[in-house]
Amino acid sequence: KQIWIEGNIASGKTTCLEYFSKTSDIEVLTEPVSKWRNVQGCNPLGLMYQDPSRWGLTLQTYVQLTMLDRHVLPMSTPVRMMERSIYSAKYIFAENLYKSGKMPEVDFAVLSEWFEWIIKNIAIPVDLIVYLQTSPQTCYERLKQRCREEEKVIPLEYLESIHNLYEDWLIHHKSFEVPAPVLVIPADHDLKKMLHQYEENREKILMAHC
Ligand SMILES: Nc1ncnc2c1ncn2[C@@H]1O[C@H](COP(=O)(O)OP(=O)(O)O)[C@@H](O)[C@H]1O
Ligand SMILES: Nc1ccn([C@H]2C[C@H](O)[C@@H](COP(=O)(O)O)O2)c(=O)n1
Repeated sequence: KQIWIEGNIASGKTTCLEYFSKTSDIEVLTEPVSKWRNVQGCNPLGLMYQDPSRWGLTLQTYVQLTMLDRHVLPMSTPVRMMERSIYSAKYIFAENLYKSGKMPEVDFAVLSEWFEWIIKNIAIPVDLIVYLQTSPQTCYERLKQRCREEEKVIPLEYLESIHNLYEDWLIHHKSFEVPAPVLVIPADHDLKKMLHQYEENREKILMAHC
């Protein structure tokens, strides 16, 4: 079973995965953010936030590669939980850069052709998408608390745009293909309540049907 954990920036995806990583026979793959912050001594994540028009394609090309690398890793356990996917990289983050006028049309066209080629030619299995549904305000507060250097420039409006794209994709089914059933978990709650909800949904998640 392959399960993707999707949600806005700082919605609690890593915290959720940490919780499930304590269960035996589950492999947890977090997003390769450390690579996005340091590829051969360069920091495409930081560059993208400083100048999205110049560096958006650079970051998103690298995100696409590193997510694909995760997707094609052979499974070592019966269940794999993975933070985000090559799909949300394209449908949410690249889309947001393009729609907000920060990614030039030619960059978006090249990235899109790569993406289409990948999903047509390489199997990317998924059984369930778990969507941690938060308000942008909650993410904004958690983002500030986490205090990642590159993200200090993120305004609330950015999180609102990402939120709207997620909602259109996974809740309203208004934008792009959804490649698996979606389990929505309200995620504005404190940690104790979140862990309780994860426990309540454990079977649904690990059996990967909802
Ligand atoms: N339910 C929660 N209530 C309050 N803070 C939380 C909660 N879940 C996570 N956090 C904190 O919010 C920040 C972002 O969480 P994280 O799991 O890293 O999010 P993501 O992986 O989605 O970006 C971290 O500092 C984390 O400790
Ligand atoms: N395709 C992507 C994926 C992620 N990001 C950014 C957003 C955050 O600043 C960071 C990590 O995300 P988190 O795990 O904290 O939700 O990477 C991006 O720009 N493009």
